[in-house]
Amino acid sequence: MTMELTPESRLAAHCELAQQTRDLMDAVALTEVKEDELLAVTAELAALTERLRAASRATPLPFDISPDGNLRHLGNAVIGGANPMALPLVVEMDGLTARAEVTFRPLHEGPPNGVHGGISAMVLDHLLGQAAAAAGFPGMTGTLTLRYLRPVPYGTPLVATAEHTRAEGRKSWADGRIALPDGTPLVEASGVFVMPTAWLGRHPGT
Ligand SMILES: CCCCCCCC/C=C\CCCCCCCC(=O)SCCNC(=O)CCNC(=O)[C@H](O)C(C)(C)COP(=O)(O)OP(=O)(O)OC[C@H]1O[C@@H](n2cnc3c(N)ncnc32)[C@H](O)[C@@H]1OP(=O)(O)O
Repeated sequence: MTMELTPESRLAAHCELAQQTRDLMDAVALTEVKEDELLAVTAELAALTERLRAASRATPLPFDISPDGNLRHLGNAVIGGANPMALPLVVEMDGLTARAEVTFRPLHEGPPNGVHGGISAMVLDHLLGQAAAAAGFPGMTGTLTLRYLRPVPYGTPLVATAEHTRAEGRKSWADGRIALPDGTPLVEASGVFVMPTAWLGRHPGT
């Protein structure tokens, strides 16, 4: 795991840029402006893209320790505040349950008016993995099994939860779900996480 010391003010500015980019992506997905305006905005964006490429890294921001002492991963595709692809999901531990409130956006559309199944899977993959890690059994996803019970709406606050269920050697298991606030499950997931041999001895408890 690579650790870097980057000033917090720069990281905050990077996160603001990512949030502005999310707003841009939402606007792109929904815009109805005329063709000449589409072309004009595209040209401006191309210029902005070049400005950002003037100094760039080979990989997104790595794991580091935030000022409050927690492990964070600002470059992560699900939780990373500096990654415009990320929702970003804010995961909290409630005892041994990983919990995140999530409101998907039209940008996440798969079926008409519904969230893409792969997006739900991505969120659950992360949450199950974080539950396993919080229980002391971090690993790479080996197998992820999903059951899509009901269409997942966007624009509606939902709750995603996961808990570690058992471990055996380098393998650990976790279950999770995305549900309506009243508990009605929409998607359920089970996962097997395998700690790669390269991680052995590099994480507390291994
Ligand atoms: C430096 C330390 C840093 C630690 C930081 C931790 C902080 C945590 C904080 C926050 C949590 C974040 C949470 C993130 C969540 C998202 C995670 C992802 O999206 S991960 C990306 C998608 N997954 C992959 O890309 C895997 C690719 N596959 C592999 O790398 C390997 O195949 C791997 C590691 C899964 C297994 O490789 P092998 O060589 O270690 O496996 P073998 O030795 O053959 O098997 C070991 C045991 O595991 C079972 N196993 C192997 N593969 C399996 C599979 N695919 N499914 C189920 N079981 C499997 C085998 O049957 C075996 O079991 P038997 O010991 O015999 O009982």
